[in-house]
Amino acid sequence: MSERTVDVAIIGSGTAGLNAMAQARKAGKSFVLINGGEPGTTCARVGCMPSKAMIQVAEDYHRRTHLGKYGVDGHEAMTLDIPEALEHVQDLRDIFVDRVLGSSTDDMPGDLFIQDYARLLEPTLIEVAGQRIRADAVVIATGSRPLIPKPWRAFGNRLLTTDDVFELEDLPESMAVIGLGTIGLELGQSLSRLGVRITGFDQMDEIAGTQDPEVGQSAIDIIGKEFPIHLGQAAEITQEGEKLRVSAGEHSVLVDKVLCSIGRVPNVEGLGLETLGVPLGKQGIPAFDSSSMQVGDLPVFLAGDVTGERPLLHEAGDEGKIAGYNAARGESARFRRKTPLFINFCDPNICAVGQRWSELDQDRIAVGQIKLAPVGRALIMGKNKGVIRIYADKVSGTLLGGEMITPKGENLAHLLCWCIEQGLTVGQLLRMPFYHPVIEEALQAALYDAYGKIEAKNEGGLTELRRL
Ligand SMILES: Cc1cc2nc3c(=O)[nH]c(=O)nc-3n(C[C@H](O)[C@H](O)[C@H](O)COP(=O)(O)OP(=O)(O)OC[C@H]3O[C@@H](n4cnc5c(N)ncnc54)[C@H](O)[C@@H]3O)c2cc1C
Ligand SMILES: NC(=O)c1ccc[n+]([C@@H]2O[C@H](COP(=O)([O-])OP(=O)(O)OC[C@H]3O[C@@H](n4cnc5c(N)ncnc54)[C@H](O)[C@@H]3O)[C@@H](O)[C@H]2O)c1
Repeated sequence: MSERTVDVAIIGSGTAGLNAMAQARKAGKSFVLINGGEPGTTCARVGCMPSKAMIQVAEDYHRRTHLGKYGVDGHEAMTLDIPEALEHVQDLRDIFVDRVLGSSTDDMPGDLFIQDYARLLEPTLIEVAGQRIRADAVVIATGSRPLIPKPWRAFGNRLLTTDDVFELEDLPESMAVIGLGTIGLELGQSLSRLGVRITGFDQMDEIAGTQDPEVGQSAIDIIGKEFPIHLGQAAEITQEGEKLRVSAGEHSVLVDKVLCSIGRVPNVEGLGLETLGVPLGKQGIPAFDSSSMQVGDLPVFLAGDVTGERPLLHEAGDEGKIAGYNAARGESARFRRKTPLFINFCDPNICAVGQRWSELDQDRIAVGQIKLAPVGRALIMGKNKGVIRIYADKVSGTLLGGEMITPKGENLAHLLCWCIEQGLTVGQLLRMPFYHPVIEEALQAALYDAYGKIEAKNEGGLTELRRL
């Protein structure tokens, strides 16, 4: 078997792997990029982009239910051509995949971009496509895939995951969504708005991974009005003729198909991580430093969803950069990770920023809250539902985090996150301009609420204005 040497070998051409490759290129190092499975990234093919495209179609169609409130005629007669809607989602998906491929691997020669599954024989010796590659450093960025319990595989194409839902040419009449985390909620709500009779199940008492009790309850109340959700018990599936019965405790529903959205598992089978000679954790992942992405003191780096730690696109990008930087330079440089930011694009958006509720010392924080009901702009939009909760240090007023279910949460969460990154206090934020009438006024109201509970006060007489 032929063997060649490179400076850096990158396994996985998803977002993390492509970012790592860019670092190797920038450092002028020789490299090889290896990808098993479909190229084009999880994000563009079966993740962020097709799901957001589906959400957009579903939201636009759902908007018709508001139109009667101000006299738009004919909205009740509006119908949706489902195959056309799904084709539109697929067309957008194809555009995003083509863009990724066009700007990354399309023109790469076969010796630089190898399309096959790689296996480690030693920490820096890889076997792939009938050849061996010796690398000075290796980046493992093999991503993750939907978790499907083994017995559920027997249900064949009646059990869907995000790997197949964007391939559908038509939608079934009824579906159960098992797992109301990020995927279950984003897609469950969209499918419901597209006309599928959805029933949701989650074994937890919360949905969308909320931790703040006020936000969690609000999310259950709001989403539970759109489709039935059953919480607190693991769901089970049995076959009944052509249909599937999904049961959890006393709740049971007969459906055409099931969307299985109970989490994702790292792609490590057959990768040979045992050859690293370090202990492997419960999902087969070795311990690594999340600031350098290095595994022990080996020239081996992890990046992206395969770590199981921050399974989000922007984090995969950052991790790919860190891993690629270190792999290309033979360094173990540690980089500060960014303030956590999480956005579930369901409607209203559910977001979490900075420190989570369970991480906070409840005796040392002030919580500012605003319910969306009276917020002017939200009322005008017909979307005045939800609650924003922000957390700050009770003494200094330094912003620590927040959780929210709110319209335009994707924007508000970014603002809050950027302020936390800057180390700003509630008082400093109240000295920022707030336009009227905007949804940011809801954030302002939550800040005022927190400010009243914080010891540190702005100097100069007026809370909002700095004295000259
Ligand atoms: C439905 C859905 C919606 C999402 N929405 C969002 C969102 O809105 N915002 C957000 O931030 N994140 C979102 N995510 C998460 C985001 O898509 C991921 O965090 C990100 O794509 C992970 O990138 P990655 O590079 O780690 O993995 P991937 O893009 O999966 O790349 C890994 C690659 O490695 C390959 N591979 C696996 N094993 C091997 C092997 N042995 N040898 C060689 N190659 C191998 C795989 O085939 C794959 O091509 C979503 C995910 C899903 C599933
Ligand atoms: N907007 C976004 O950023 C976005 C969107 C989609 C996916 N993602 C990423 O994809 C990852 C995977 O998403 P996901 O929704 O599959 O996982 P998740 O971890 O967010 O949610 C899985 C849910 O399934 C539940 N569950 C597990 N087993 C169950 C059972 N037998 N019965 C009932 N409920 C069960 C869990 O309690 C949990 O709430 C997420 O971690 C996220 O990072 C991100």
